[in-house]
Amino acid sequence: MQQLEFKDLVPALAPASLALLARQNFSKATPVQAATIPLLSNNKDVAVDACTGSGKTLAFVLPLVEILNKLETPLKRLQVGAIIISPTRELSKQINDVAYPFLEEVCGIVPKLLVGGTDPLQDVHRLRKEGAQVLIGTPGRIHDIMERTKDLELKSLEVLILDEADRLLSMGFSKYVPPLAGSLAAGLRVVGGQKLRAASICNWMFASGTLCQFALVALHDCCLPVVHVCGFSLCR
Ligand SMILES: Nc1ncnc2c1ncn2[C@@H]1O[C@H](COP(=O)(O)OP(=O)(O)OP(=O)(O)O)[C@@H](O)[C@H]1O
Repeated sequence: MQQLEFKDLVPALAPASLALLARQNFSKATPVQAATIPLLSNNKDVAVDACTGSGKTLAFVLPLVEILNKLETPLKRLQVGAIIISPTRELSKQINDVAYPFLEEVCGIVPKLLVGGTDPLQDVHRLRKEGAQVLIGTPGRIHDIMERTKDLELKSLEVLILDEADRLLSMGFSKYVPPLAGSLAAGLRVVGGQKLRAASICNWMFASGTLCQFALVALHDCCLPVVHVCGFSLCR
């Protein structure tokens, strides 16, 4: 199967993103990236079901950067534009490492990594001092910081990524999502997952009133993307 080059994706990625991809020696999008980036960049709600190593991280990081970069009004210091939640500290750190250069270079935003194992008060201090436009972390710490930092503004939230959503759910994470999803502005909402149990996730999303319809990108053999367009948009 012919692979799409990043420069040929529609809508086009920011020149600064393309330059950074080239410096990292990434020229062609993986199948999950080719299928997912255009949907997310067009503000569709998407569930991704693809195997490990298929390139899901850039599949959500690149459109997230596009959306924040195209905001008409830049985010203020304590306005949260995007949250990426993943089940473990290690995964959150890996996502932060991938997202950091794109966010910094394209949007001038330094993401904040929020994970357990450190003093939460230091995180609160850091966010107030340095800003909190993009949060990347584990569910418990992000929830804790939200509780402690009532001056964080969530009404400008454009993007919510739930990485490995099935694991998040099995960890009892579901109670944290509806308040966050309820804060989303008129922008993008995403459910990402590794072995996403689409039916169980979606049943829960429907039951919690969070998800109405979505696009499901399924790559079971990491090679042939199947995009099931189940409809779009969360209940809002
Ligand atoms: N377009 C690309 N071209 C070449 N390599 C890529 C591309 N996109 C991602 N990679 C590399 O592929 C590897 C796997 O990517 P990534 O970690 O995003 O996969 P994943 O689907 O999120 O896997 P996991 O579920 O294990 O986290 C990484 O080393 C990443 O740098």
